Amino acid sequence: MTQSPAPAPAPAASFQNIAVIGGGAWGTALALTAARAGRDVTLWARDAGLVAEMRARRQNSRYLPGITFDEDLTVTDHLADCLTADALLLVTPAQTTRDLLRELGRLGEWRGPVVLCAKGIERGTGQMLSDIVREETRGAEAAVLSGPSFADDVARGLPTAVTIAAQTADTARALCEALASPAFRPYASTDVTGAQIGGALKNVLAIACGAVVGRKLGASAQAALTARGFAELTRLAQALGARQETLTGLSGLGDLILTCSSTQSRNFSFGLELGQGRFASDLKAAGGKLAEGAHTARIAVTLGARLGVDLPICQIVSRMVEEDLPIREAVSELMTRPLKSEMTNP
Ligand SMILES: NC(=O)C1=CN([C@@H]2O[C@H](COP(=O)(O)OP(=O)(O)OC[C@H]3O[C@@H](n4cnc5c(N)ncnc54)[C@H](O)[C@@H]3O)[C@@H](O)[C@H]2O)C=CC1
Ligand SMILES: O=C(CO)COP(=O)(O)O
Repeated sequence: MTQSPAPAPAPAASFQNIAVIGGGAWGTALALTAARAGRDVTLWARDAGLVAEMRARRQNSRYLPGITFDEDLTVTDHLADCLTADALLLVTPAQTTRDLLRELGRLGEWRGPVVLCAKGIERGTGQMLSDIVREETRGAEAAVLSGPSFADDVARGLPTAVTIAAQTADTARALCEALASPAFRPYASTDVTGAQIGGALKNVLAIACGAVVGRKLGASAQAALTARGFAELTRLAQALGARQETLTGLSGLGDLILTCSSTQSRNFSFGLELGQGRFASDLKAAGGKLAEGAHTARIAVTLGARLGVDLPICQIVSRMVEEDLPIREAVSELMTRPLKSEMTNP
């Protein structure tokens, strides 16, 4: 009797153990998502008090108030505990990416995929977070999870679809299979650049849309800004090598629409306050919730200038955020720019 070859293991089997770095809103929501998909999940948070609360009360009341964990998570404040996982989800603010990967490298060697879940560009260098993975690990594969997905919705188990892009199609597919559940539907992609730039830029554009709403400029202005913002996002992403279908997909247009239209977005809400006449320096001094677009605006403009890409909305947001440009002047400057073709990059 001839023996039939053993079936290839299901791809998801290689990602049974998932480590999530970051005990904020999104990290906790993604940890719950992975657990709902049947994975064994270790969630790392740097704050021992928060870790103790999550263990004892099955809640993260600081970042996800009112939500009780419906799945078991192993919660730790020892980063080294993450090193035994098969795949790592990195879910702290974008600007912390390099430091955390370095810290992980000091604790041991990481060779599995690093799934980047933050949305931003490194300020000092203009590098994408996937470039940082290349520099700070010994050959770990960079992947990106991005799309229209508020942590609160995902944690509550509301239906969500995202893009998971990885350098190889096999890894992207295996990660999708590892994280998918009835309420969480990931789509696989190999456009790591496109998935990252969409997420980073939509945060900046959401600040602009929030400002328009805060200033009560009307629904027409909000739609115009979203569409012209999408043109900016597309120009910069394509100059960096992104694919068009990624930009019109979940991690591009999908996330832009969500974030540019909802007060549930922290970036939109930050912009709303600017539109109501508050200044960014005051908002920053007051602390408050993370608005990644405020960190990304200036570096996006610098990157655009380097690549010869015109980013007028990002420029205005950058000046509002970095130089306290008043909303009245911001609107006037945008509307009185020289007329141009709708299609071209001047
Ligand atoms: N909240 C959301 O709905 C979504 C957030 N994201 C992205 O995920 C990233 C994280 O966002 P959230 O979890 O929402 O933010 P958050 O403000 O809720 O939590 C951030 C977490 O990172 C930790 N943290 C900050 N600096 C750190 C450092 N240097 N080392 C270690 N931990 C540090 C904080 O203590 C906190 O636990 C952002 O880039 C955001 O754009 C993406 C999709 C959805
Ligand atoms: O990225 C998000 C939704 O996809 C979350 O947006 P905010 O960071 O603006 O809240």
